[in-house]
Amino acid sequence: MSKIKVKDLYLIFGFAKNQAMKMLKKGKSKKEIHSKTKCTVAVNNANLEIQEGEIFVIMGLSGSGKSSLLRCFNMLNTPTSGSILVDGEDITKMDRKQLLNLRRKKIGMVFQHFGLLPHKTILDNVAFGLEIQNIPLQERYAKAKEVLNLVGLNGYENSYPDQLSGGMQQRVGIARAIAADSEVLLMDEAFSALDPLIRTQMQDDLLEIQQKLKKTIIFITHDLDEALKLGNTIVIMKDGVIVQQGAPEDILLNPANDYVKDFIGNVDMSKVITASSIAEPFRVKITIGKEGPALIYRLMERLNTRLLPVISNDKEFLGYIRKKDVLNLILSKSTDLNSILIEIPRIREDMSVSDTLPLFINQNYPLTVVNENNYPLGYISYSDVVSLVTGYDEEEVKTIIENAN
Ligand SMILES: Nc1ncnc2c1ncn2[C@@H]1O[C@H](COP(=O)(O)OP(=O)(O)OP(=O)(O)O)[C@@H](O)[C@H]1O
Repeated sequence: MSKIKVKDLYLIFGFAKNQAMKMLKKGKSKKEIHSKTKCTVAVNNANLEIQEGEIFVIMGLSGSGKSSLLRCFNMLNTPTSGSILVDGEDITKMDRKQLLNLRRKKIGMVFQHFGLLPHKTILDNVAFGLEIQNIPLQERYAKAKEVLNLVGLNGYENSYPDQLSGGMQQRVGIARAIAADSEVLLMDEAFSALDPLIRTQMQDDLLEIQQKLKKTIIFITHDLDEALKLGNTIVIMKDGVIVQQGAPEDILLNPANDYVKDFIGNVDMSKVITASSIAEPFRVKITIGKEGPALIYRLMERLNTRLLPVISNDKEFLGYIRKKDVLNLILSKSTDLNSILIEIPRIREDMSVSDTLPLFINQNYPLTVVNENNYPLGYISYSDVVSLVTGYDEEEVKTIIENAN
């Protein structure tokens, strides 16, 4: 279910917004518009749908408009035109009071530099969002303690922010947003100020908290590894424009342009891409009893495949047959396809990979991709994997493999 829907959203900074908008609609660039009108186009025609309970990551180079867009989601920036529906309600049309309510209750923000109140204790910092909602003291302390527990900070209730490390302070920032029961969390480079080890830990913690709470999180980061680890959806921005949006794997496998390619240039594909995403679906499943070995062999030749799944008459999956076994059958003048059927347990051990697992490149060709019920989804070839990981094309990979043998 979609939590937030952004339609035709523009955000222009500066006075001559109308003139800037006209130029934009005529296709003028951000640079041209700036030099003529002194206006900055920060968000240029954004259309997005953010699903309830997902982590939605926004990436892009510095100045590409990430923060500007994020700050539209709680109306800290007022869009120049377009709409933002949160649970179906257009927040760009809300009055001051409604907006205050929105920020207090529905949409919380976690800042890069924590934004804690230095003179308040950790407990009071976390309870602050509840204090401004006029929740009675006991109730807000009880809630704050519960959330501090959740982020692993029990025992620090009476400390002050400067007594805590950066990672701990950011936990307080997250706890504060969670305590207010915000359904949506906006996180602007929330982990960027932390050193790498703490940062990784915080990412793990956020995923763990998210498993329990299922908030809708919009997360800005410069860091691709962070985006891939956290994001259910990733959007990539350039000059205010969303150049690509999709699941991490979509973006890695089909980058929309060179800008996106540059972003993903250094990723270790084998760590990120799951087997099912590159599996080629079986085009044909054969039914045992219907075709003889010669026919099947010709079919495998035509399909250029070394493995075929076999199903029974009532469509139950039985196992696989290999091309070389079919050939042996023909040579021995037998037609007993059952004798060469490789059943699921062997496939599972020798030749299959779970659809959710990242790839391993040291597997035998071809690798069958199975779902949790061992049902074959498709197959991947060793050369496909190597080609993906190394960036060489298929022919080059074949040569490399042949030379290596
Ligand atoms: N309040 C403002 N007034 C005028 N221009 C602004 C304002 N805020 C941002 N901009 C401009 O809008 C554009 C987008 O900036 P924004 O901060 O959203 O980018 P960003 O992708 O978040 O960058 P960073 O990663 O450096 O935070 C930039 O050209 C920036 O200079």
